[in-house]
Amino acid sequence: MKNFINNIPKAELHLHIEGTLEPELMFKLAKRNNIKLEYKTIDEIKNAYNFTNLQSFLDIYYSGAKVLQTEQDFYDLTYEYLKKCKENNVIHTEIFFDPQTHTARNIDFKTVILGITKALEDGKNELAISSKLIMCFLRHLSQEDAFKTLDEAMKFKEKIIGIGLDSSELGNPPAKFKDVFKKAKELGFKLVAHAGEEGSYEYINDALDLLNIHRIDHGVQAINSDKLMQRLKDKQIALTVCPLSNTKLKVFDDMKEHSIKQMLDYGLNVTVNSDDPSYFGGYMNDNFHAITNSLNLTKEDIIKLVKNSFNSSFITKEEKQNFIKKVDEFIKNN
Ligand code: HPA
Ligand SMILES: [Zn+2]
Repeated sequence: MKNFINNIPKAELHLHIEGTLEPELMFKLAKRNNIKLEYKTIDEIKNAYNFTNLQSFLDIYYSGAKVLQTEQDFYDLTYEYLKKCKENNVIHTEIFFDPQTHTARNIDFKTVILGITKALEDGKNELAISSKLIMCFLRHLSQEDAFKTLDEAMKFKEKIIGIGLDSSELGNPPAKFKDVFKKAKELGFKLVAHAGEEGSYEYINDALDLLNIHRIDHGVQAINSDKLMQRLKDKQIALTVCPLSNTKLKVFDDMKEHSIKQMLDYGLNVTVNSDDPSYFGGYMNDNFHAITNSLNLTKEDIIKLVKNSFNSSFITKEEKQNFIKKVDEFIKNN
C-alpha cells in the first residue's frame, strides 16, 4: 500500500505556494535579503509550528512570507515545491498565491507573479509537471482591497485560471466578497473559496449560493448538515480536503476523527491535498499515508480520491482523459 500511494500519479488542487516555504529556504532568503529572523536555528522555527487554531498558524505564515522579496525569491520558492511534486508523483498541480500578502509590503504584483509563473514554465519543461495558478483574496481585508487586487491582476489575466478566498474564516463570511466574485465570474475566472474549515457548514452553503464557486476548499464541516451533504453529493461539488492541515490546526483533534472517509463513503467528490506542507508536516504522500493509516482506507478509496482530483481540476476534458489514462495504466501494473 505504501508504494502504491507513493507511486500513483496524483493531482493537487489545494496548495498555497507561500505555505511551501521550508525553514532552510527561509534562512537562505533572509540572508540573501538582509532580513533579520526572530529564529536562530531551523529547530527553533520548527518548534514554533505548534498551532492551536487557524489564526495561530496564519500569524506565523504571514510573518515567514516577509523573506520573499525579489522575483528570484518567488521563483526559488515555486521551483522547490515543484521538485517536491516530482518526488510525490504529483503530475498536475493548481497553486494558490496571496498577492495581498506581498503588495501590502510594497512588493510589486508583477514581481510575485512573474517569479511564480517562470518557475511553473520551467517545471513543465524540466520536470514534466503541469500546473494552473489561482489568485486568492485575503478575507480579513476589505472587498475594496480585493477589487484593487483583481484590477492589478488583469494585466496578467492569461496566467491566472481562477480566483479563491483564504485567510481568517471566522467573522469573514462569503457574503463579504459577493460583488468581487460576481465581477470575477463575468471576467471568466473559475471560482473557489475556503469554506467550512473552522467556520460553520453555513459558509459552504453561502459560498455556493452567494459566490457561485466551482469547488470548495476544505469543506469538512459539511458533515454537520444532512441537507448540505445531500446537496454536495447531488451536484458532485469537489471538496479539496487537507488532512494534515486539519489536525495541525485542531479542526480535528486526531486523524482517527477526520470526516474524509465518511464523506467519501457517502459519495461526495472529495480530494486529498497538502495546503501548507512546510508548516503542517507533510506533502501529498504524507497526507495519503496519514488518512490511510488512521481511517483504514482501501486501495479503491485511494484510486477514487486520486481520480476525483484529476476530474475536478481546471483543465480541458482531453487533458483530464490523458491523466486518467496514466492512472489506469499505473493501476493495471500495480
Ligand atoms: O488553511 C488555510 N485556511 C485559510 N487560509 C489559509 N491560508 C493558507 N492556508 C490557509
Ligand atoms: Zn488552504
